Amino acid sequence: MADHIDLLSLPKGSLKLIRITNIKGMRTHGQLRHCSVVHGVDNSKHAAVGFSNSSYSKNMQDGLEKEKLLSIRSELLDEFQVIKDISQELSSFKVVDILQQDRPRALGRRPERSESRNSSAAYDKDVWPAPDPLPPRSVKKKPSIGNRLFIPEEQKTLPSWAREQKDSKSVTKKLSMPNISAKKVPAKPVSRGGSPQPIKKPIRKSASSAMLDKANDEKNKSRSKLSKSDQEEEEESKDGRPEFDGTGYDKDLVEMVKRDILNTSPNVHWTDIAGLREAKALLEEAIVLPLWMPDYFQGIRRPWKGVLMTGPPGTGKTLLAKAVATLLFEMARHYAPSTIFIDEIDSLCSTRGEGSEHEASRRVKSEILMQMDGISAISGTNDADAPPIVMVLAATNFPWHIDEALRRRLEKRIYIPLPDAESRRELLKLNLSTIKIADDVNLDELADKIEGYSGADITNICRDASMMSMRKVIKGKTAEEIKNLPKDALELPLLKEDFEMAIKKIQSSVAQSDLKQYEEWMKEFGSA
Ligand SMILES: Nc1ncnc2c1ncn2[C@@H]1O[C@H](COP(=O)(O)OP(=O)(O)OP(=O)(O)O)[C@@H](O)[C@H]1O
Repeated sequence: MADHIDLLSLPKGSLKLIRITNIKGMRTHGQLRHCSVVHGVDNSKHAAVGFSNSSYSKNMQDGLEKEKLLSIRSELLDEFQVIKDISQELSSFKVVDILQQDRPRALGRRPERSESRNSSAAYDKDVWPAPDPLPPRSVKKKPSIGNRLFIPEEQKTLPSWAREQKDSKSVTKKLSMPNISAKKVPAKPVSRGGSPQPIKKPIRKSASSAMLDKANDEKNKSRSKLSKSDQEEEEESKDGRPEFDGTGYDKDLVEMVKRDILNTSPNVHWTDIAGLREAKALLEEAIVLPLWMPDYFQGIRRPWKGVLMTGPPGTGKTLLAKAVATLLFEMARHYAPSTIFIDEIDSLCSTRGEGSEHEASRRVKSEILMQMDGISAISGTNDADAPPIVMVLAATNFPWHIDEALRRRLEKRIYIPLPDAESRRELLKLNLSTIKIADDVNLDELADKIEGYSGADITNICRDASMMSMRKVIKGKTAEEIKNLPKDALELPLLKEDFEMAIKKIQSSVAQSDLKQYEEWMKEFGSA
């Protein structure tokens, strides 16, 4: 077995956001020793998550035995290759559908909500999009679709949220911010700092990078057994993204991590998020502006290494991360920042050295700390002021459980509060945008009544209230009668009493005492 596997090696442009969630879940996998996010040292940005299951091969002293094992492994690899080919052939049957799904984007426009809602894969901002299937080996590169994302030339310098803010109707209007729309896409790969970064000095490799290289060597050796044409075909099938050869690794674990890599835009826009104006502005400043104005964000203005969002559950932290991801997806691929979203970071980062801390989680945490610090070395400057290449965006409901070392690196700490009166009203409007509402419903009044409710609670109330009229209509009817009901019969306007009933049923999920705890933590550690 290799010491360290290049689990997901993603060249520049293919990775925008990795979401690692419930790291605790990984603890069940005995093989997990190490998890890292690594940037390529060849100036083509790579992000990789690696796992080590090295103890067996490392400890093997007998050379003959080792050789035997390697030869068995190589046979297995060959056999696996055959199986992989067959399965990829099979997966090609699905490709037509996927391309059709992406057609609006391929045509250079965002799918209309109604369009995606009506499609079989209905739009749901609560659901992370499914990962891209592996491209079939036999399908040639499709430059217009590229990474399932086509950005027309005029949009390359202008993310859609900026266009939406400027003029919600016209998507072609240019942003009036100086320096931004005029910015040329650099020909060379850029760091998060923006300017092309030739590697000038020998790179200090982390232990994980060295292990990664070793594993790649192993993989290359076994690959050399493939015929030249096979290899060429394999190169073509990459579609800009090296495929991961999962041979010999825990299948569930590989699948789990693959599932959380986001290769398509989550399609959540700032306008889908009610309120949280301050948080949106801070995230723009921390993540997006440094990419647009790299020359400005230098030295003391260098971008933050990490941003932590904290606040009660259901207040929109994950939604904000999705909006950031959507934004990054819509930017020119050349900028290709690697943003790692770590949800529930507290589950990974309880205070270091605690007796209860699991070895796997300790290593993951150490690697993250190291990567956040080691970035300047990778960019070749060894300068503490150098901008980070990997940006960590994290969220937690329990900021007080976060390790001090990590907290320090998550330099920007944003509080995501319960919605205020205006945001609650905005949330009601957003949730009920497609529902008929009776004249007696006063949204301001309603917004006052749901003070103390989180965004998720309010969404639940709207969901429940919107089904009240249907419940009344179907009451006492047989299944057959229900199925034959005309559509109009169900579309009765929502009444004030429907809301009142829903509010009575659904309690606020956040306790006042919890809010106090957040306030105190922000007073002590907040930085926004
Ligand atoms: N500000 C908001 N605007 C629009 N919808 C919101 C907002 N806040 C919460 N919601 C609704 O609540 C759901 C849950 O929000 P989200 O998952 O982003 O919260 P969270 O803070 O990450 O919660 P948790 O800490 O429990 O993971 C969203 O999918 C959305 O339906």
